Amino acid sequence: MADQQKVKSVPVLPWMRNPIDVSLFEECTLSLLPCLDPRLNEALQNMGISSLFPVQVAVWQETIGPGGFERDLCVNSPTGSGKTLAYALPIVQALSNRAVKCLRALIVLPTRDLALQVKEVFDKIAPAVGLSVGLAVGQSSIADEISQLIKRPKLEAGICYDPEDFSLDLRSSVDILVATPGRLMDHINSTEGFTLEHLCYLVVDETDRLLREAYQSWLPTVLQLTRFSDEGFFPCAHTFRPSLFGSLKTIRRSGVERGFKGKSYPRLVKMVLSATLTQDPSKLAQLDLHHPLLLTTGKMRYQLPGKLESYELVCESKLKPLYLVALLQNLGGEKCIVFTSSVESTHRLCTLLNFFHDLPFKVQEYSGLQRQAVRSKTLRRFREGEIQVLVSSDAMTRGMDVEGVRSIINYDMPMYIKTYIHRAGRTARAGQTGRCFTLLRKDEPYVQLGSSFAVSVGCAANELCPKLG
Ligand SMILES: Nc1ncnc2c1ncn2[C@@H]1O[C@H](COP(=O)(O)OP(=O)(O)OP(=O)(O)O)[C@@H](O)[C@H]1O
Repeated sequence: MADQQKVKSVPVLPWMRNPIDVSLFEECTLSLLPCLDPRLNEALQNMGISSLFPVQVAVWQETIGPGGFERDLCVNSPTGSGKTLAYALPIVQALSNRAVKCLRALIVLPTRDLALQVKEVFDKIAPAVGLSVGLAVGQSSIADEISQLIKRPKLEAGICYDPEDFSLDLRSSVDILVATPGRLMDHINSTEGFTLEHLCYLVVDETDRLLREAYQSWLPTVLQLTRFSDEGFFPCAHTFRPSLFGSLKTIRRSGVERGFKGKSYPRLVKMVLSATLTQDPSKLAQLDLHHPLLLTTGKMRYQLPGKLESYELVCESKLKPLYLVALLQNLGGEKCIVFTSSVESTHRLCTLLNFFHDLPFKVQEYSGLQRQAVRSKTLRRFREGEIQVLVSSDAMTRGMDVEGVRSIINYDMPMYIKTYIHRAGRTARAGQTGRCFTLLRKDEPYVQLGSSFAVSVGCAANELCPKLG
């Protein structure tokens, strides 16, 4: 495992050598945030937000503030530090004065549950300034999704319409779209009236995960469809019906200074984010970033949340289930996620735990083996507190934000540092405290931290599991 944990030595791109250090930023109360639209201020207050977190202030400065969206942003900031609002707020503010409705911001996430979570954040702020948010994740049938995303003209009975004219009148019902790559590609390939030609903002959240998997070449396709050719046309426009707003080619931000390599075409602003952002030049090259700016937290490559405590529990392999039960009992029924190494062991462990009839908490599994509808229902029940212990494969590892999760248990040691960071990051979010326990066999080494990562103290098993100690 030590070999797998070795941090690959890749040459760091020159622009990554002088990042903006987010940890030098202070929280900023909304009343002091320059240029914040009062309607958004009110929407944020309604969400219980009275100040912005450091990463949100740093991104605001580079977008709405003096930075003015001049550079593409790469944000590497710990789990739970508020990256979603860091991009959602500037995008909504920037679009708040738009005159014509068309699809201008696209947010891509790797999973449906994550996309739903991010849409909820946009739903809380975008309507305040008259913007609509759509979802393309395959939660409903494609026909339902199309009817949410594309507005069709009302046809009058008795009049014969030319199909060509009819398709010219299709327009977007949404300003902002939150999507998973698969469904996005379905709409790109086959939804009449769906166009990316007015796109101003592209967000690739959980970038390292999305770049790892090609998903039908969604990224090159999106970049291709949003790029002007020298002739001023979109290269693939012939494959799509022209839209009503086909003539409004200047909707996107334009200006010579925003062009690239001397060209003056309007530029698509990109924001890419992760708690474990890749430094791999070949991966980053896929994003075709414009004059990128790195925002990162502190000197370490990866950082755990400040108030996370990490513990290792060493026990004999055959006693692991008993240690787990004792630990869960000690946690007193508070919300907790138990991570295992595979979908099969998730199922086995959950079944085993449910054999203990007198446990004072409810246990359910959440894994990629289950149907999406089952997973979403389990997640809702976990959020609402009907289930206290979620046994999960790595389907729950990234991005999921569930209030009240105070403990994470690695029943199986994660193979990679990145996995450890994302799993542990399901707790200690938004400045809260949290604990991450890792069960280890006697001969099993703890995650190799290397110099890229910091973790707090461990403690002996019998301190946490006195019943077994
Ligand atoms: N300014 C704020 N004030 C209070 N709470 C906030 C603020 N910004 C975000 N939050 C809350 O912080 C939590 C974490 O935010 P978010 O999910 O955006 O983190 P993240 O950095 O994207 O984490 P991950 O890397 O795990 O995806 C959420 O519950 C969110 O509602």
